[in-house]
Amino acid sequence: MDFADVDRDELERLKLLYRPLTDAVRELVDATIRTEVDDDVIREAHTELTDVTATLRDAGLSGPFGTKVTGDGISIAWGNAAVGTRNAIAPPLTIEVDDDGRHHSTVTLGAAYEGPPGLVHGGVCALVLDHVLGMTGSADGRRLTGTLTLKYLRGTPLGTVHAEARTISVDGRKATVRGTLSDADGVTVEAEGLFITPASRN
Ligand SMILES: CCCCCCCCCCCCCCCC(=O)SCCNC(=O)CCNC(=O)[C@H](O)C(C)(C)COP(=O)(O)OP(=O)(O)OC[C@H]1O[C@@H](n2cnc3c(N)ncnc32)[C@H](O)[C@@H]1OP(=O)(O)O
Repeated sequence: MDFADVDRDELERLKLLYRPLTDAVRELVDATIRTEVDDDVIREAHTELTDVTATLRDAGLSGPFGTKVTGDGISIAWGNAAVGTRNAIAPPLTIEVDDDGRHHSTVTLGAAYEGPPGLVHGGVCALVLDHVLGMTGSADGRRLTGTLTLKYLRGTPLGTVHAEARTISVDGRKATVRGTLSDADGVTVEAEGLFITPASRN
């Protein structure tokens, strides 16, 4: 598909088309982890899913989704691991921005994100914080993660978590951002990142 031909209405239509598919795959991942149905039902499901996957592969991109720009100049990254509309692995994060620049996101991390029993995988905590801090540090222009330091104060229980971040300082191409991941009882992970605009685009 040539996204240069996509206007706002068409973009909305496509989002409404793909979101339910992605949500269904997310549900499938959760069901695959937690199902206790009989062996023959597992085999039957496997066959049906293989058929569905083959159908979706009838036409497709030869590589990752990347970033596309629509005719209205909107950048979309539907394959992104944190926010991608078409990526069932993405939690997905929705990030809100306050007037004072604080970025924050509340998201539910279920069985698919488990590390230690009942707790969110440390790498998934890093994914969430990297993206929220990265967006914060990119508020005045695109920056990539140079260094991300995390302090895991205690395990983050699976369920609803809240991430938030603020830019501490900007020094030319470099932005220092701090943030936290929390559950209902308070902070579980502290994060600090240095986000850098590459000298050359990469
Ligand atoms: C209005 C507009 C809206 C825009 C809206 C955009 C929205 C967009 C949101 C994206 C939100 C995504 C959030 C997820 C973000 C990722 O997932 S990014 C993926 C993970 N990160 C990467 O792959 C980055 C890989 N590394 C690189 O690309 C490059 O090494 C870097 C980090 C960009 C640096 O590139 P460089 O330009 O070659 O840097 P260089 O000139 O050598 O050094 C510049 C300065 O930074 C320092 N530095 C260099 N590398 C590092 C490092 N790794 N650590 C610490 N310091 C470093 C240098 O010491 C130097 O310092 P000074 O001498 O100036 O004091």
